[in-house]
Amino acid sequence: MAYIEMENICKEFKVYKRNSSWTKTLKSLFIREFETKVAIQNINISIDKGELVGYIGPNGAGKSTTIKILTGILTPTSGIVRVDGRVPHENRVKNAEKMGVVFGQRSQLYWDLPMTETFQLYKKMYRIEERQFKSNVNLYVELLEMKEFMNRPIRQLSLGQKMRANLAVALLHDPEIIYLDEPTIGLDVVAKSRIRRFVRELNKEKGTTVLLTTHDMDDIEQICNRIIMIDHGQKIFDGSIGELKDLYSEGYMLIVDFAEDNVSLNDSRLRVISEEGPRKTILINTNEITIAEAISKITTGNSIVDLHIKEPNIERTIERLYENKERETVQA
Ligand SMILES: Nc1ncnc2c1ncn2[C@@H]1O[C@H](COP(=O)(O)OP(=O)(O)OP(=O)(O)O)[C@@H](O)[C@H]1O
Repeated sequence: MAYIEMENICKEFKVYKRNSSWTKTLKSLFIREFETKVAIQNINISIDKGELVGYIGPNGAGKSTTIKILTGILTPTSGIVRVDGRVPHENRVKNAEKMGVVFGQRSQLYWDLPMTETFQLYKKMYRIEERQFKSNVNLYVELLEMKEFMNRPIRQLSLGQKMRANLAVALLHDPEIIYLDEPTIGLDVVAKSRIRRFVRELNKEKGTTVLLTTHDMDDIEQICNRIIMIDHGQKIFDGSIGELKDLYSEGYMLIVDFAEDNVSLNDSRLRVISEEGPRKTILINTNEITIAEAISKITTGNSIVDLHIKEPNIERTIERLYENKERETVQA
């Protein structure tokens, strides 16, 4: 049985109808009119224990709604949801014992307490045994390089240090799953990469299942093995990053520095998308021509000074997927 199972999950919200004219607004003070807002519809997701899954989509796509259903905060309007065999909204306490949550924009830490005391507080809250507590504090202080700021109150910590502290606290009780919402938002390059490395290490060491929502595609590429994508409340892709690139990328880019200007390639499969003196950027679709054949065509009869291959860019690939879906919806 999968660790997370969502079958045909829908969530609708009832919202007050806003009126354009003041007479209608006045009337609505006495008679309230509602309309239904569909946040997610017919979502089917199955995630095994230990998977590293990126859950992505544009603003308002339904990501937070899905996470709130999985954490038991929201009850779905229809459909079946189970996390580790339990219905989250019917077993909120048990569900909470098994999960950790980290929101990049919100903190679970107490402003005036240093981490030494914060850990003690969470130890009591989760009733963590002394041995497990000591071993986890030692592990996270080391992996997240927290030693230097353990005794300083939270309010004196940098954004990156606070994020590391939030992660350690969320993981103190050894949750089976961690929900990460924008865990690297606002962090510098070094801090981002430290967090990403840590999440992978955690998954490897403890087998923790990770469900990550983010708008940072580097988070996805460096942490996740699988991407689930939603748009307008519906699932539009579920697979590996490789599969996504194969299906939706424009192709590989070959950046070639020829020895001379005005080289002509005479092959429609080699699409020159930009030229700067003797440098040409050539787009190839690997369904039409292999990289090896493309290089052989380019180098035959031409002197080459340098050649780089650029892999399909994930952000552009995702943009194309959304564009395709938008077109399909308009045509339907
Ligand atoms: N409590 C609520 N009441 C009414 N509508 C809601 C409520 N919560 C979410 N929605 C609507 O449901 C849709 C999905 O929202 P959700 O917050 O799940 O999106 P999201 O993918 O997490 O977006 P973002 O990336 O901006 O955080 C949006 O149109 C939102 O306005």
